[in-house]
Amino acid sequence: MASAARVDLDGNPIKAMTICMIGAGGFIGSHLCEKLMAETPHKVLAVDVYNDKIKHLLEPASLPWAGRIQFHRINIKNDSRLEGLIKMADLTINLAAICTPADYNTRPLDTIYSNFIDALPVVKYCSENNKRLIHFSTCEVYGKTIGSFLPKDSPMRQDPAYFILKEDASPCIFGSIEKQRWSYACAKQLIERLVYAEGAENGLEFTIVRPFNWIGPRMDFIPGIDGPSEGVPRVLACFSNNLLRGEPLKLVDGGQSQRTFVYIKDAIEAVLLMIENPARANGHIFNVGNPNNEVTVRQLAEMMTEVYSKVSGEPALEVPTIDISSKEFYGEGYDDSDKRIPDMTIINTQLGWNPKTSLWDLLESTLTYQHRTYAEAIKQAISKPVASS
Ligand SMILES: NC(=O)c1ccc[n+]([C@@H]2O[C@H](COP(=O)([O-])OP(=O)(O)OC[C@H]3O[C@@H](n4cnc5c(N)ncnc54)[C@H](O)[C@@H]3O)[C@@H](O)[C@H]2O)c1
Ligand SMILES: O=c1ccn([C@@H]2O[C@H](COP(=O)(O)OP(=O)(O)O[C@H]3OC[C@](O)(CO)[C@H]3O)[C@@H](O)[C@H]2O)c(=O)[nH]1
Repeated sequence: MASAARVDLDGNPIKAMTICMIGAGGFIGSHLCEKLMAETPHKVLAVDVYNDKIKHLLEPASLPWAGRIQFHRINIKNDSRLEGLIKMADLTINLAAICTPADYNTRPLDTIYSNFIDALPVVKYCSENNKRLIHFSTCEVYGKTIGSFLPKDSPMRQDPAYFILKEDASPCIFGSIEKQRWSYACAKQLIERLVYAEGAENGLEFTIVRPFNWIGPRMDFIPGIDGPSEGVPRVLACFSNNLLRGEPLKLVDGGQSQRTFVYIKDAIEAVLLMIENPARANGHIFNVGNPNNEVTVRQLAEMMTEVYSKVSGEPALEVPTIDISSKEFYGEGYDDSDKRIPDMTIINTQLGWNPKTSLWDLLESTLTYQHRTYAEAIKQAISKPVASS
C-alpha cells in the first residue's frame, strides 16, 4: 500500500500526481500501472485500445486503489479527447507503439505512422500545455554497433569503445532503405529528435527512455491462444510458444545476434525513479537495461529450454532448436542489431539505479507464469480436431 512519507532521492516529500499513461494496456504499461497502484498515491488515466492486461487493476470496485485508475478506450490516431486528458494530468507517459520486429519490414507504413506521426500530437499537447513528458523510445535507435563493421578477426572488436552503447556519444547506425526493418528505429529516432528539440527551443520538460529488451510475464501473446495464430511476437513469446507446444525453438540466422535482457520488475523501478525525481530525470535520455545479462539468441534458447523443463517438470526436447533464415522467418527486408550492451553511467549518476535480477532467475519466474497461464489452453488447442473445410 502507498506509504504516507514518501520522499524523492533528495529527501523531498513526493506529492501525489495524475499521470496520463498512453499505451497503459500493453506489457510495460500493465506493470507500471500495477506498481503505481500498489506502492504510490498517484492517479492514472490509462489510455489504450485494449485493457485485457490491466483488467485485474480495474475491477472489482472494492480494490484498494479503486478511484485512482481510470481506463479510457482511445485510439490516439483520431480522438479529440486526448488533449483534455493530457491537460488534466501533471505528467504524460507515452508507451503507445507498434513494437514487434515482425511488423517493421512487413507493415513499414503502419510502423512509421505509429511510432512517429501518432506520437506527434502527444508531444505537441505536452509542449503547448507545459506538461512533463516521459517518452518511450528504444535501444534499437543505436541500430548496429561500430564493431560490426570491423573484420571478424579484428582485436578491436573486443574493445568496449566499439560496442558499448552510450546515450550521448554512440551513433545511430541503420541499414539501407530497402532493409525496412529499420523503419521502426528511424521513426523512433526522429520522434526522439523532435522531443529533444521541443525541450531545447520551447522548454518542454521531457525524459526519453531507451528500453533494452525488457522481458517478463504478459509480454506480447501466445499465437493461437491470446493472439493471432499466424502472428509473430517478440523472442520471449516465440520461444515460450515453442516450449509450450513441445516444438523446437527457431533460431533466426543461426541465433548469433546478442542481446542483454532485463527483468520487467527491475526496469519498472527505474521508471518509477524517473516519475518521482523530475529534477534528476528531465532533459535526459536513459538506457534502461542489464549489461550483465548478455547472451546470444542461441544461448537464450538453450537456457529457456533448461528452465522450462525445470518449472514444467517435462523433459527437455531431444532436438531443442532448429535454424531458419531471416527471410523465411520475417520475410524480405529484415536486418538485425548484432549486439546491445547499455552504458549505465547516466542512469547510475542521475537516479542511482541498477538492475538486480539474473537472466536465470527472471526466466524462472517468467516461464513459471507462462506455464501456469497457457499450458492447459495449449493442451486443449492441440487436442481439438481441426475443422474440415
Ligand atoms: N518491451 C521492451 O523491451 C521494449 C524495448 C524497446 C522499446 N520499447 C518501447 O516501449 C513501449 C511499450 O512497449 P511494450 O513492450 O509495452 O509494447 P506493447 O505492444 O505491449 O504495448 C504498447 C501498447 O500501446 C497500445 N497502442 C498502440 N497504438 C495505440 C494507439 N494508436 N492508441 C492507443 N493505444 C495504442 C497497444 O494497444 C499496446 O497496449 C513502446 O513504445 C516500445 O517501442 C519496449
Ligand atoms: O523465434 C524467434 C524470434 C526472434 N529471434 C531473434 O531473436 C532476437 C531478438 O528478437 P526480438 O526480441 O523479437 O526483437 P529485437 O530484440 O530484435 O527488437 C526489439 O528490441 C527492442 C524493441 O524495440 C521492442 O521490444 C524491439 O524492436 C533477434 O535476433 C531475432 O532475429 C529468433 O531467433 N527466433
